[in-house]
Formats: sequence, C-alpha cells, structure tokens
Amino acid sequence: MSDTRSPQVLPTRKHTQHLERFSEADIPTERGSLRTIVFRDKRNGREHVALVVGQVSGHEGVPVRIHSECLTSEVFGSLKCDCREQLDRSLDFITQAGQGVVLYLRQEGRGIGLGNKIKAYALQSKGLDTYEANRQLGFADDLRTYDIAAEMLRSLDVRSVDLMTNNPLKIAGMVEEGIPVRRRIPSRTEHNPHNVDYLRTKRERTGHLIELFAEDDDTEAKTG
Ligand SMILES: Nc1nc2c(ncn2[C@@H]2O[C@H](COP(=O)(O)OP(=O)(O)OP(=O)(O)O)[C@@H](O)[C@H]2O)c(=O)[nH]1
Ligand SMILES: [Zn+2]
Repeated sequence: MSDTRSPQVLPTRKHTQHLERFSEADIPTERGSLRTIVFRDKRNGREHVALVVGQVSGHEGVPVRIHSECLTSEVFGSLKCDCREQLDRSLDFITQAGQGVVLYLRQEGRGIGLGNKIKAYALQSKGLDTYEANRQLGFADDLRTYDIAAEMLRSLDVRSVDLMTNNPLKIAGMVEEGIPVRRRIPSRTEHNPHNVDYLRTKRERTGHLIELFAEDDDTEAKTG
C-alpha cells in the first residue's frame, strides 16, 4: 500500500520563516572541507552560517553545536570566556566524526551586541557578574531565541540532534522549537584565572552543566 502523505513531521508549534537560504560553497580548512551555507534573516539582513560535514539530511542524532558569535575570544583571543575553545572543539568533533553541523549565529554577547558586551565587561571589571552587568545595562540575562537555529536545521532536513552544549536552556529551546534532542554531548573546556568566575556564575545561576576541574571554591585563583 502506498503512502502519499507528505513526509514532513507535524510541527509542535508554528514554525518561523524568517530566513532565506542565500548561498553555499565548500571551504577548505585546516580540519578539512566545510560546506558553508549562509542564511539571511529577511527582517534585518543578519547573516547566520551553517557549517556542515558529511550527510545530515534525513538523519537522526546528528552532532550539532549551536554557537553564538563571540568576536572577542574567537578573533582577539580574549581569555574572559570559553567560546573560542567551544567552537574549536565542536569543529574538531564534526570533522573527526565525518558528520555534523555547527550553526554560527550572529548573537554576539548573548544577543546584546558587541558594543553592549564591552560595556558589560567594563561593569564586570568593577565587580559585577555577567548577569548583573546585563541587568545594569537594562537587558535580560539572555536575549537569545532558538527559532533561527531550528529553522536552519529544518532547512538542512536534520531529524534529531546530539547537541554539543553545557546549557540546559539550549536543549529546552530546541525541543520547544520542535527539534528533538536525542542526547547532550558535553562541551568541556579549560578554565583560566580570567574566566573561572564567569564559568562558575553560569553554573550557579543558569544551571550550566560545566565541570570545573578544581572544585575548591575558596582556593580558586582570581584575576588580579
Ligand atoms: N552579555 C554578555 N555576553 C557574554 C559574556 N561573555 C560571553 N558572552 C557571550 O555569550 C555567548 C556564549 O554564550 P555562553 O552562555 O557562553 O554559552 P552558551 O552558548 O549559552 O552555552 P554552551 O552551549 O554550553 O556554550 C557569546 O555570544 C558571547 O559573546 C558576558 O560577560 N556578557
Ligand atoms: Zn565568549
């Protein structure tokens, strides 16, 4: 008996259609070739990127990292966070596995933008933590939404994901957007004296599943 129904999975909620799949090409990198697909947000022209390795269309349990842009660490080598290391590790993972997706989203500073993130850093140097600084500037802790990531994954026809993250909000966000998360792949990074308080704050205040290697709260080195 033939089944003439559309193979599409029923949406759990209304899916957004904000993106235009704009351009794509293979880029040779030190890790190997990355299929680079640029999506444009029709509302604001912002360009988000999907880096794809191997076959992902129609697949379950595709290794996926949803990564938010962090110019300061990724380009300038800032030690105040672990973003660059997480990006590097996720690219290592998908190229070694021969399959996966890194979504590089233009959500600098958890969505507040570069200029405001630097304002937040100035406040942090006066003693505020990452979330207190956001609030002092009039922002919520985290302005990011996951509809864009879900739309990109739907365009790639990824059926379910193994999500590389320590952030439980990302897992909940994807599930809410109708992308099944089969399992979490922990994203383990090294801490240093400049980012240890930031990582600890994320763990304590937003439940990030971060393993800090030295757990002695009172002996951790602080930035001078
Ligand atoms: N507003 C603000 N943004 C920051 C700060 N430090 C890093 N970021 C931004 O935070 C984003 C990365 O988010 P994280 O919360 O580190 O990690 P996550 O992506 O939510 O979770 P993981 O998947 O576990 O990495 C990037 O866009 C960074 O630019 C900060 O002190 N203030
Ligand atoms: Zn960062």
